[in-house]
Order: sequence, then C-alpha cells, then structure tokens
Amino acid sequence: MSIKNIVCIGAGYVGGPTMSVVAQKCPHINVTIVDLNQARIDAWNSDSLPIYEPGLEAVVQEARGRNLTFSTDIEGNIAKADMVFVSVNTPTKTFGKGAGVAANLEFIEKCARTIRANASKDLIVVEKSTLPVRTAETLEKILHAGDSKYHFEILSNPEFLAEGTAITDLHDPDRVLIGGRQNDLGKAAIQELVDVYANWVPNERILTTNTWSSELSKLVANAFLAQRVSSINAISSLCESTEADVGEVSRAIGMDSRIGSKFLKASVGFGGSCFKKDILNLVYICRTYGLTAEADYWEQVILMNDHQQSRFVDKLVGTMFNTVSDKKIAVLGFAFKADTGDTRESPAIHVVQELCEEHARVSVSDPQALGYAKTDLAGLEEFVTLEEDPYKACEGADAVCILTEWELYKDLDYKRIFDSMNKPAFLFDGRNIVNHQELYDLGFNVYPIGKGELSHL
Ligand SMILES: NC(=O)c1ccc[n+]([C@@H]2O[C@H](COP(=O)([O-])OP(=O)(O)OC[C@H]3O[C@@H](n4cnc5c(N)ncnc54)[C@H](O)[C@@H]3O)[C@@H](O)[C@H]2O)c1
Ligand SMILES: O=c1ccn([C@@H]2O[C@H](COP(=O)(O)OP(=O)(O)O[C@H]3O[C@H](CO)[C@@H](O)[C@H](O)[C@H]3O)[C@@H](O)[C@H]2O)c(=O)[nH]1
Repeated sequence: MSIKNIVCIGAGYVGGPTMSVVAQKCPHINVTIVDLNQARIDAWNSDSLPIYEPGLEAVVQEARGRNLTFSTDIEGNIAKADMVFVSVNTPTKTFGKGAGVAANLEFIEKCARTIRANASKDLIVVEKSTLPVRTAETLEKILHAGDSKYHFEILSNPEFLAEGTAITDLHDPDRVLIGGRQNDLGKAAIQELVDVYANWVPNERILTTNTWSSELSKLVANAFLAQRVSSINAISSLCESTEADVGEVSRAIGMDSRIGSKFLKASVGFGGSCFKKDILNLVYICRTYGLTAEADYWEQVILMNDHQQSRFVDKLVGTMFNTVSDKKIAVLGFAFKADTGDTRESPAIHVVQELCEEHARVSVSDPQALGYAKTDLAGLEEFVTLEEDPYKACEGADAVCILTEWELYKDLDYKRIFDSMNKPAFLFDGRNIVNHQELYDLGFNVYPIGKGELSHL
C-alpha cells in the first residue's frame, strides 16, 4: 500500500504545523486536518491563522487548496483515510485518580472510538500526541473491540518541535522517531510512515524502535531538557550569592562536548504546555510501577522550577524595601518563550499572580500573548492592566520585569523608559537579555538572574 490520504485529528499547535509541512513536502498525498473546534478550523482556513509561528503562513499558503484541507467533518474524512494521525491534547488530569499528575487520555480514547466507528478499510493509526508509555496497548484494545471489521496497526511517532521554531524544526528535524510492533505487520506499517518522512528527511535521521521505546523516549527527552534548565537555575541562585556569573558558568561547562552548550540559559523558570505535564506524567508512571526513588528524582525538576519562579518574586519584593503594595510593576513579556503567543504554564502567570497577592499594580505587555493573558489573569482586573505599547506599560512604573526574551525588549529605548519611571527605578531581568552595565549607567538598579546586582542604593 502506498499512502494517498492522511487525516490528522487535532488542529492545534502540533497537528496544524506538522501536517501542513507533511502536505508541503508530499504534494502527492492528500492531507486533511480535522478538529471539533469550528472556530479553530475557520481560522486555519482564513488569512489569520489560529497560532503565531514564524514561517507557518507561507507553508499553509503553499499547500492549502492544493493537497491540504482543514475540516470539521471528522467522520467523513476518517472514512477516506489510509493513515490517521491522532494529535489531540493530553493535558494533566484535573479530577479523579491521578489528578494533578497523570495524563488525561479522554480525548485520545474518544478518537479511537471515532476511528473504529468510521473506518472503511484497514488503517494505520499514528500516535502523534505525547502519551504515557504503553498507551498503544489501550488503543489497540479499543480499536479492535466488539464487531470491528478492520485491522488497525498502531505506530508511535512523537513530535519534538518546539514552539517559536516549529517550522524549522519540522523542515530539518534532529530525528524523526517511529515506534511500532516488531512483527511483519508492524514493520510494514513503520515502513509506510518512514516513506512519508523520507520525502524530506534524510534516512539516517529516521529512527525506528519498538512501540514502547518510542512512547517513553518522548517523555524522557522533555524530562532531560527540563532537567537542564532546572539544573542551571539551581546554580543561578548560588551565583547570586558568590559573585559568580551564571552566563560564564554556562559557557564554561557547555564547551565540554559531553555536556553541550544548549538549554543552559538560566531564567525565571521554564514554561510551556509540555515540560511540566510530561514530567508529572513520568513521575506518575514511575509511582505506578512502585519506583518511588525514581519518581522523587524527576519530581525535583518541577519543584526547582516552582522555586525559581517564587524566588524571582521574593527577590523583587525584598529588593523594593519589602513592599510593592500600590507600586506599579511593568511586566515585559507574558508568553512562555519568545516567538510564540502561547502562554500555557508561562512563568509570567505565576509571577503576576504573586505580585497581585502583594497588591502591586501590574501592567503587562507582550507583542503576541495579550489575548491569552486576558483569560489567564481573569479575576485580577483590580490589579492588572494589559498594555500593548511597552513604553506605556513602563510609564510611571517603579520596576520593570523582563519575563520573555522577545528581541524587541533588547532594543527598547531604555533612557526613555528610565526617564518616565518613578525613582528609584528597578529592573529585574528574568531572561538576562539586556545590557546590564548600560542600564545601570542610565540610572537603573539592575537585578539579573544568576549574577551580581548593579545597584546605586
Ligand atoms: N505544543 C507543543 O509544542 C507540542 C510539541 C510536541 C508534542 N506536543 C503534544 O501534542 C499533543 C497536542 O498538543 P497541542 O499543543 O497541539 O494541543 P492543542 O490543544 O493546541 O490542540 C489539540 C486539538 O485537538 C482537538 N481535539 C481534542 N479532542 C478532539 C476530538 N475528539 N476530535 C477532534 N479534535 C479534537 C482540540 O479541539 C484542539 O484543537 C499533546 O499530546 C502535546 O503534549 C505538543
Ligand atoms: O536554556 C533554556 C531553554 C529553555 N528555557 C525555557 O524552557 C521552556 C521550554 O522551551 P522550549 O523547549 O524551547 O519550548 P517548547 O515549545 O516547550 O518545546 C519543548 O516541549 C515540546 C513539547 O513536548 C517538545 O516537542 C520540544 O522538543 C521541547 O523543547 C521555555 O519557557 C523556555 O524559555 C529556559 O529557561 N532556558
């Protein structure tokens, strides 16, 4: 069989960009992305895409209307598919057994039932969502339950794209991982998916494994990445106490090829929809297998991240004479990282909430994320204003906090900002992106992460 019709269930941050690139690179395959959410599908069909991602618009424009379709007709499209990707959300459970730690697989299960009910032939079902190890076993049971007439071969193909760089990550991935059963049917299905990616990914970067290694590798990759951030953040406080500079320490250790230089930027903490959720999931799985020491080990990565965010606020309040009540604090950046409008688990949410608890007046600015900020900060209107213009956000402020590393914050006219602020003027750089000495020379009292403060006080 050669794949002619691919359907992806879930038109979110992963399904949308990933399948748009598949359509762009495989003009001979019809790719249809389906979702329950009519507004989201309408946006994908418009000039104003539902997510902000550099390079995405060009990819969609190239393929949409040629071999890329966005639709809410889930049933009808599954009936025509040779291969179905499942890319729905798998958030942390908020209720019942495993609440706060386990993955909520409700949406995945529903997809399996919809696929079983609407398939018109044997199908390859691809797990694109991030899932607990051994989920394929559950899917297999649901798909083959009852009077199911067809054979469903399940593959695991986790996605490693990062938001903000999704299109370059998809065009030029470090690796594509495909897991499947190690028997004839499984190997044949793996080969079908390898053939799809081989349209643009070099063969040596397409890695095939058994199903369980593939499912588990996704959780482990995120755990290792987040662990690096928590590790360097744990060093950042030590640097602040010892006059070491965390940037210099990162450079020094990162030049050791065994350590490597990436993901060693100290910050106000990691955010995003994946790291916390996936580590919690890993912790839950370890506990399920009775592996308490292992679970505690990975949980520490999250506890350190929570601590880093609270530490940022503690330092701010302590520095500003132990009170920020009725002081104006400008927050520059609300997205969890630059080049995305996504605010899921953004450290900025935590910081702003804590500042509101201290009764500060918080003015939040971000070039892409104010829409989500409004929802994230609902109920805090008494303390929070949203301001697109960063200069206005800083006007009359006692302190500026940089919480997202947007390029634009590197190039602001900080003399103008300083002149418009209350004095003494404080700047807390949660991303270490501005020139601290220059800002100090302008008159700011500057507090970076992981290096000595520059204070006139
Ligand atoms: N966001 C990332 O950067 C990223 C990267 C790699 C992997 N992942 C994983 O990919 C998965 C999807 O993440 P996302 O960020 O794209 O989520 P998302 O919330 O942006 O998108 C999920 C979409 O699935 C739709 N959906 C849910 N149930 C459905 C159903 N039964 N039928 C049809 N549509 C349905 C929702 O309406 C939503 O539009 C998650 O498992 C996540 O962990 C995310
Ligand atoms: O040195 C660093 C690197 C990152 N971060 C922060 O860590 C978070 C996550 O960043 P990043 O990993 O770049 O973005 P995500 O989109 O969350 O991507 C991660 O999560 C995705 C979802 O699973 C995976 O697919 C990606 O491979 C994985 O990098 C952000 O808040 C960053 O600001 C730091 O603080 N310091």
